[in-house]
Amino acid sequence: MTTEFDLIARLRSLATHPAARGLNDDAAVLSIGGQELVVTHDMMVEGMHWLTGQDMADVAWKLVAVNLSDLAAKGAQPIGLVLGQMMGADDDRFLEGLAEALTAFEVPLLGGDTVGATTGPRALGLTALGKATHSPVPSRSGAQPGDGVFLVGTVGGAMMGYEALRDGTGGETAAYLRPQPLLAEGQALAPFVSAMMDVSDGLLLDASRIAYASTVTIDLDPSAVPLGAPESRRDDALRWGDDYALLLTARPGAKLPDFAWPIGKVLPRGKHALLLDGNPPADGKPLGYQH
Ligand SMILES: Nc1ncnc2c1ncn2[C@@H]1O[C@H](COP(=O)(O)OP(=O)(O)O)[C@@H](O)[C@H]1O
Ligand SMILES: Cc1ncc(C[n+]2csc(CCOP(=O)(O)OP(=O)(O)O)c2C)c(N)n1
Ligand SMILES: [Mg+2]
Repeated sequence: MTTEFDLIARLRSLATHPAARGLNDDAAVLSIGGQELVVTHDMMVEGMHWLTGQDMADVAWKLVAVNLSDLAAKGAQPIGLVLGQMMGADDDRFLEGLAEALTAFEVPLLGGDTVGATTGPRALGLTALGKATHSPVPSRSGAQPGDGVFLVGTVGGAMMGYEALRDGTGGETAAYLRPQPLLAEGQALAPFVSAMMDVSDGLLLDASRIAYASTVTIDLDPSAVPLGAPESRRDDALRWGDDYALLLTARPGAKLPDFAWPIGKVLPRGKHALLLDGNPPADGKPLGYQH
């Protein structure tokens, strides 16, 4: 079967419009009437993105939050959502969670499409539209040797929440069930960054994506990464994903807000796109989550 990586590589030859940013970014950026429209779409599938039996109010919240996180990473202000919904037994709870998210993030639902569920897992899609607050809109491709690498937020919290839910331990689940898109932080950072993305698929994999898109090497200090998990789970927390922190690079001396935490440096592109304390990551262990 084709992997996500291979399929996106093949889609790239079809997505040649400059707004598609070579399918190397969190969102498309369309210039319209002197303004920039930021467009993203993320899907969630039962069993893959949420556990069967979970409260659908949390699923609706997360569907909104993960899409707004892509807007946050581009410093964009949300202007509307378009929902692709597959109906199911607990649509009332889905609507309640959706209403909560629309209120919390002050974003209007503009439309969508509804289909009847057949057998098999449910899938949900959401398109988020945003307005850039800073031009140029931060990309994944602007990191330069000499830049610092920074994280806003923590990693590992969603992994801990997922495990608590799966194992019924009663542990903290909010980071997994109700992630918070860092919209205000992304907008505050946009003028100062050389590259920015959200870390949905795991910090190490997403850092390597900035490295590839920018043709640089990123050298991370794993011990400096702020965790939402116990220290004993640090290595897993760097790879699991679903955390929706912001990963960014900035020129030396850039006046970053103090919530941006230094976790590494950008080097000229060497043999490896990603280094951990100067060494290539161990072979055979995935850097992050890939479909
Ligand atoms: N089925 C698809 N059709 C067109 N573009 C896609 C498809 N799947 C992914 N992409 C694009 O590939 C790039 C990487 O996607 P992805 O890794 O899902 O980004 P993100 O983690 O920000 O959601 C993005 O530019 C996205 O728009
Ligand atoms: C039930 C369940 N199993 C496993 C995971 C782990 N997981 C699934 S998708 C994902 C990464 C993010 O999903 P993706 O569809 O790649 O989002 P995108 O990068 O497109 O924003 C992770 C960590 C999960 N969140 N829930
Ligand atoms: Mg995506």
